[in-house]
Amino acid sequence: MIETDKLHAPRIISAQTANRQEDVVERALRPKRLTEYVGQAKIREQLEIFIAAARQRGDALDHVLLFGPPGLGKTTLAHIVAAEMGVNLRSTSGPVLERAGDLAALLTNLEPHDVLFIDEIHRLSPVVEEILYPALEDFQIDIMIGEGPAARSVKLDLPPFTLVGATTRAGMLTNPLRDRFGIVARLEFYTPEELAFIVSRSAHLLDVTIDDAGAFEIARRSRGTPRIANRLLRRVRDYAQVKAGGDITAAVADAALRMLDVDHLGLDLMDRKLLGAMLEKFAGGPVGLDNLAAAIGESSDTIEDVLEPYLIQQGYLQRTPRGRIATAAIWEHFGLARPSRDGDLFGA
Ligand SMILES: Nc1ncnc2c1ncn2[C@@H]1O[C@H](COP(=O)(O)OP(=O)(O)OP(=O)(O)O)[C@@H](O)[C@H]1O
Ligand SMILES: [Mg+2]
Repeated sequence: MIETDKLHAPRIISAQTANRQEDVVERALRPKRLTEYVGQAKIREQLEIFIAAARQRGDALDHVLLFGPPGLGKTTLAHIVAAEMGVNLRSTSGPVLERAGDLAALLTNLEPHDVLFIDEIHRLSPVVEEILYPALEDFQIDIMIGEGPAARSVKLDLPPFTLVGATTRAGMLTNPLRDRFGIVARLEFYTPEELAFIVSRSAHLLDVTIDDAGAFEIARRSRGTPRIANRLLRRVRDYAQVKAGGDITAAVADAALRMLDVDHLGLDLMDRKLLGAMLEKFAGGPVGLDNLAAAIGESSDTIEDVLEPYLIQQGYLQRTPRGRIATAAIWEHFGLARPSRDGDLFGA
């Protein structure tokens, strides 16, 4: 059986920020320049070139779309783009921009070459998106002044600017919006080595003593995600301080992570609940997303955005036209025998 009693505690391994306090810590740990940004080599190299070229020409950088699962460094990268361009960053998000006027106010206050960062850009309302198109293309907006019969449309020129859009779901962007980004970058999960580097760097900034093996232990249990690595580091630090004299070694990290119910694959209670339900209630699948969501009492969005991407990337779960399937590795991880399925084309 899969234990489910502690499932309503806040999820330590969630890739989303937990609260404002965590926001503050994150900001302190955030790399400020491209050279400090670990991993994502391809994106880094591309941005280096495009930024250098734009600067040489004295142009604004082309619009940038960043997409990938939560906690991989999209917001961080948006700030870095502005810093490398030597311009201001104005930050907002899709759901916050309710009316066309909200966006118009932001756009008309930009200075030349500024970065406008729109987080969760897939959640822009259609009226706001309409305003954005000509702004992105021609640096112009049409706004309505006045009401009723006296209303008239006025064209305003904008300074050249760079839109950096971030989303966890590129598939939900409308085509016309996606087409207006000159630079599209997909963030990948980090390797344990890259995360170990991030953990060591954060430990240094937090004034915590950690050896390489300790950093690696935290890294490989962080679901490929810097946000989770930094969070686990802070919890392991607490454990080390109270139980082990302060220094973090592999053994201390392992003991702390066990206490936090993060298993040796880096799976937590939520992951185990999802995978456990697949095995026990659906014989390993295929099972449709909605059925799975109902079985574990989570939204299908959470499964798709937060839980599933890492499990798929690690080969624990497969997405097929008939539904989700648990792979052999997961049957093994749970110590369960996989039912034999004769003639099963979808066996994993
Ligand atoms: N490449 C990196 N190198 C070092 N630290 C990183 C890197 N990427 C992210 N981080 C760390 O992880 C934290 C989370 O990153 P960030 O907030 O940029 O993620 P995000 O992709 O914007 O997440 P969300 O989808 O939830 O908005 C940052 O505070 C930073 O400390
Ligand atoms: Mg973000």
